[in-house]
Amino acid sequence: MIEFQNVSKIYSNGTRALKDVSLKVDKGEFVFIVGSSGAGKSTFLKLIMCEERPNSGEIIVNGRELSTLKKREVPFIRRTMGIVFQDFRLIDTMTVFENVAFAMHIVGASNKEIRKRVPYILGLVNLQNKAKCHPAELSGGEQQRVGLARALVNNPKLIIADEPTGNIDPALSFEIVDLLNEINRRGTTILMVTHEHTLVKHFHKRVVEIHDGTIVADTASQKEEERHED
Ligand SMILES: Nc1ncnc2c1ncn2[C@@H]1O[C@H](COP(=O)(O)OP(=O)(O)OP(=O)(O)O)[C@@H](O)[C@H]1O
Repeated sequence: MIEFQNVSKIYSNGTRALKDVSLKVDKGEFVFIVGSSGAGKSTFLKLIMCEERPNSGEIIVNGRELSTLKKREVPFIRRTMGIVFQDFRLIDTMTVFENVAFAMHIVGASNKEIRKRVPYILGLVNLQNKAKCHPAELSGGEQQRVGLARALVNNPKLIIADEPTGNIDPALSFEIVDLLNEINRRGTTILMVTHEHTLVKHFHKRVVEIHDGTIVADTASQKEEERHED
């Protein structure tokens, strides 16, 4: 699903954000990306989303080598991804329904499809009763569930979440990751950056730790080594 082969990213000011990173994420995995501030976690996600380009190395997403993508192809590959932001990024003037519907409008869905799909997705994140509310009338956890609904509505193969629980109550963080877990069980690959160790401990997923631009730990390769030792 995602493969990094010796990827390095140096920003124009000379900051080496990723150094020779190689990593493979299979379809259907749920991966927590952890590491201290400035480690390179967001850069890693931005490269997958084609928001940034690597200086060297190859990145393959859904079988496509990203460096071979033409500019006009980028929106199409992005549509295979659902993106969840730390700060929700909902449109304040739109209702919950309209926020989610908007993501479908952008990809050219018909009104009929929208009327059918949005209530279904709002039900999935347990917000069917809030469809007519505006974001300001919702709690942080509810707003993030709208963010999740919006990321899900076009049926992405991959969800990319950069600290999705960073702006909500720790108790509600579990609720959001529970939902991501449920989405993952239905087959969607999840990459989630987090600083919350309690979440990482609780959910027993693959954990990739980035430090100073390199991967310093990956529970998947630890498991692999353990298998070889057995
Ligand atoms: N657009 C940019 N231009 C220059 N340097 C950047 C840019 N974006 C990030 N960096 C630098 O690249 C390094 C990695 O940043 P990145 O945002 O990937 O880290 P992070 O692990 O996501 O950090 P945080 O947990 O604080 O969000 C940092 O030193 C950062 O200052």
